[in-house]
Amino acid sequence: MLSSPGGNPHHPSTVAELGEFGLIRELTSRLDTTPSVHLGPGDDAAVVAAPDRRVVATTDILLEGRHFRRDWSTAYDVGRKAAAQNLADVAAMGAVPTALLLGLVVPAELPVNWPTELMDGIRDEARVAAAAVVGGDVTRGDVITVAITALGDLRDKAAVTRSGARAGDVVAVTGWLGWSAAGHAVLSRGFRSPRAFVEAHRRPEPPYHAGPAAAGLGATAMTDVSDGLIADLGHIAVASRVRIDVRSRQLDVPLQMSDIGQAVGVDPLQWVLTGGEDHAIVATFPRDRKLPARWRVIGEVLPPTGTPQVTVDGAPWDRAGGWDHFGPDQD
Ligand SMILES: Nc1ncnc2c1ncn2[C@@H]1O[C@H](COP(=O)(O)OP(=O)(O)OP(=O)(O)O)[C@@H](O)[C@H]1O
Ligand SMILES: Cc1ncc(C[n+]2csc(CCOP(=O)(O)O)c2C)c(N)n1
Ligand SMILES: [Mg+2]
Ligand SMILES: [Mg+2]
Ligand SMILES: [Mg+2]
Repeated sequence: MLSSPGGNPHHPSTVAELGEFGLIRELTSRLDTTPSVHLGPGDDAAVVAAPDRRVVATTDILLEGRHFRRDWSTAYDVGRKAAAQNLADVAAMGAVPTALLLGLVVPAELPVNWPTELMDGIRDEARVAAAAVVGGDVTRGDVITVAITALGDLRDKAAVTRSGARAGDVVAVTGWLGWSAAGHAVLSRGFRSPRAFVEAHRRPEPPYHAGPAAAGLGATAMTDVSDGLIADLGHIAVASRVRIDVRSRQLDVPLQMSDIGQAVGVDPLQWVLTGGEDHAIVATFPRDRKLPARWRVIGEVLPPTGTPQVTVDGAPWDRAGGWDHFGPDQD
């Protein structure tokens, strides 16, 4: 269909009135560039520097209703979050993010300011990590879908995988744990405060710099916490063929989080242990390593003893370890 078939072509208010190429123009006009970008949006593909001849590449999808709700989060928030979850995956490999690509599905009747504000959010979060949006695609569909691909540069360091943890290592974390889940619990019950938790749910703040820093400190394994600490440490434990024991007394449960837990009848430790979407970075390090203050040691790596491979205070965690899109609680 041609663009602007109805409505006012001079002040298009919906995506359909603006048309595909008008929307692309609106989106790309908001972007900035960085020294890593040799060629940005506008051609068949972008050209991004890859100084050490390896490219870190990752992709994650956000779907309306499943990952965000328009009555809980602004388009700008969704953009920040969509970029953050991908930038965090790059950082969790020990790499520095360089570029993002945005795959966007929107309904025709969506007001134009939704995708443009989304793009502002993606651009601003990319800026936090010194990366840039270099391209993407738009198409029409019933459910808003935001699919971002991120690229990163290892800067001559080895990638920190999920498979390098060794018995005797310590487990350490930096960033937030359980804040997004507490915010989600608040929003689900129809509240909008306490703000700090609701904001953490809307806009996670992954410690991007900590990923490459951990690689430099000799991290043996690393991941970001997207699904929940127990679930994500489970991936390290399985890939590394080890057991990981988390010591719950080393985990920070802020007073305000305990208050929310009390109000909604949830043990706040459950949010800290199994809440995803904060994108904290958790890594294993050789025991003798002196870690900067922002890393908190929360457990240790042990020889394998069968299942479960992640324990809390030496005991199995008999509830879900985190989010599973196809798990028993999902429909
Ligand atoms: N559809 C797919 N095709 C190919 N590889 C996939 C697909 N889905 C996941 N993977 C790969 O499986 C691995 C684990 O994926 P997963 O999405 O759980 O990790 P993540 O992105 O770190 O976590 P999250 O999605 O919770 O943020 C990644 O290496 C990912 O690239
Ligand atoms: C409306 C709404 N309902 C539920 C949630 C909670 N949630 C969705 S996906 C996910 C884990 C990470 O997903 P992925 O593995 O796809 O990155 C979590 C904790 C939300 N954010 N918004
Ligand atoms: Mg993923
Ligand atoms: Mg990840
Ligand atoms: Mg996941």
